[in-house]
Amino acid sequence: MENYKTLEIVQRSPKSSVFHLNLNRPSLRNALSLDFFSEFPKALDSLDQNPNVSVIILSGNGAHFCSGIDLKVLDSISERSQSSDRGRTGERLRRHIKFLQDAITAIEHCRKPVIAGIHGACIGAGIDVVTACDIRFCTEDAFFSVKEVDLAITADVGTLQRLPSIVGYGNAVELALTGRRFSGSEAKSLGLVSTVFASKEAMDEGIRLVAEGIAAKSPLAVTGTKAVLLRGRDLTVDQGLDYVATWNSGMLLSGDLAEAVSAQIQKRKPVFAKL
Ligand SMILES: CC/C=C\C=C\CC(=O)SCCNC(=O)CCNC(=O)[C@H](O)C(C)(C)COP(=O)(O)OP(=O)(O)OC[C@H]1O[C@@H](n2cnc3c(N)ncnc32)[C@H](O)[C@@H]1OP(=O)(O)O
Repeated sequence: MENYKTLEIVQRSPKSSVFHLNLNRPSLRNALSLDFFSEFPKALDSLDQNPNVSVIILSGNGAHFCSGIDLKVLDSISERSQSSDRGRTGERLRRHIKFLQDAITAIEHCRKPVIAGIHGACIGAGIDVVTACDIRFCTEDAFFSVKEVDLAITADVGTLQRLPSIVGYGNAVELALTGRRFSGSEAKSLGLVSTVFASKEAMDEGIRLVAEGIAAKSPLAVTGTKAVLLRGRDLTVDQGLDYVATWNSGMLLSGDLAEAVSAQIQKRKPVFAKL
């Protein structure tokens, strides 16, 4: 397993195919540095390529999930794109923004489900990260803010594109224009998180049960479900149905279907090959 400056990868237990990917700059409240934006897609890709990994749990080490982008990144943004020509400066800045976006979109490109476990702060770029995750849980002490507007930024690495389909357009507009802080229980009522747990320990155990449950299912069906849902988000119903028909015309030929049916009839747990 590679070493990262901003992340930590931990296997849940020696026999488990559930892996933890932890934001690991606790002294800076897991602020997302440029190193993070380089390392995060690499870490996700290594987990995606590893056949022993079925499900990834994304959490933050220390007191908070994530305090957003490292303010030093924002400080350096204009000077790192400088060129004597304004057009070239703009083009460099555009490429830099795309680099930041790609790091977050890597969560959607990962074939395996990524579950976010949020405690404490989840601010700014932290929301960009969690809205790209497949499932979100939080603790009672969690709080959220689409903070960019307060730093004179139009959020540009995913929140404005993903949040509306999660919480509804009207709620997303209100949260993004006000930047106001909202609690874990409000996040639950908005549909941003599935469950609010009383403590970090309770959340860890709750996520473990969900993750191990998904890990026991056909990896082909799980990756197909993630891919078809994500693709379908941007398609009409007709186009989405067409996409899943094509997808399943390949995947239904897998032995996983026969194994799942026999296991159900024989009242035993199915056994599936790794992805
Ligand atoms: C192209 C642009 C792409 C993306 C843009 C994204 C925009 C955003 O992400 S906007 C959001 C920016 N973040 C913030 O405004 C949050 C700032 N932090 C806080 O509000 C608080 O730190 C907290 C998260 C609520 C935690 O509070 P607390 O537990 O009391 O810790 P602190 O004492 O405040 O912080 C400890 C230590 O961490 C440093 N720090 C915290 N957040 C950041 C950050 N985002 N960037 C850099 N450093 C951060 C803080 O300064 C402290 O440092 P010391 O050296 O110990 O003083």
